[in-house]
Amino acid sequence: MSVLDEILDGVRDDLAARQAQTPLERLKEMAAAVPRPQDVVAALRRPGVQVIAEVKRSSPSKGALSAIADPAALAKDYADGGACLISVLTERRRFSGSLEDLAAVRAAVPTPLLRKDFVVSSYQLWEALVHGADAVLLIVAALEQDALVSLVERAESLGLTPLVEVHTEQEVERALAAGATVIGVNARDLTTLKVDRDTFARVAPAIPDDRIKIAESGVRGPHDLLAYAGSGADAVLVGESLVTGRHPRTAVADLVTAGAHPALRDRR
Ligand SMILES: O=P(O)(O)OC[C@@H](O)[C@@H](O)c1c[nH]c2ccccc12
Repeated sequence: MSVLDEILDGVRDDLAARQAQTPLERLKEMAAAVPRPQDVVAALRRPGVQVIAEVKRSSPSKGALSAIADPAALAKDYADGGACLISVLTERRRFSGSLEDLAAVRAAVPTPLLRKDFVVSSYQLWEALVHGADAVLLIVAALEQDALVSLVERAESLGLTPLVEVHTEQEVERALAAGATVIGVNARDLTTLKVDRDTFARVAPAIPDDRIKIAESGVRGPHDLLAYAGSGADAVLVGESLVTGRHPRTAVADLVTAGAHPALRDRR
């Protein structure tokens, strides 16, 4: 069984437990009380290369990265540094995240938020909404095509922006067939956990220019952002280097400055 399959098994067990606690009808009532999600596509289309900063305590490849006792404080640093979107991992078993983290970050910053998890059911879209997300990750490798198509549609109908994650050109085809506008290319292969920073340059040419292209994983600093930008990235998604570094606000600000270089503006 691949790492991804193991993660998905745990995700389904945890999901079943939450569904037993909170029926979908109750979740829908709660969703009626939250404001409509923000326009994440507009935020990502701003000139220059945008920075998506991630709240990530641990990962299956590296184990514990950072305790992050106060995710809201970290998110404030990210927002002050100029992140255009903040990603909050909500998967519990391998990433030590939670929906409570998402809600705490929502209460702390006005920045649009991404629920980063392994979404396999529309129930999780309602949860994302209730806990303040504006966007949700949908991983092509984790979903059958009909499930992907229906989750993209359901997310959009709820006002959530789906960020559809791919790792190969074949997966780009599936993302496009599902109508994805925002496509993330993950440098990390979720079946082996290996990072290959050339993945974006290899896969991105298959993504039409009217889509938003996000380079995910492996960004250590401005030089990696610039390399991804050179291959056509509209945004980068950064976790590990921010949570393990000593100054997350300045680390984000340095990335934002690199992404705002005049040569990278108005490229679309
Ligand atoms: O920590 P990194 O190498 O900067 O990567 C961030 C992000 O891309 C990574 O956390 C990620 C990308 N896709 C995922 C899917 C599930 C969980 C995590 C991820």
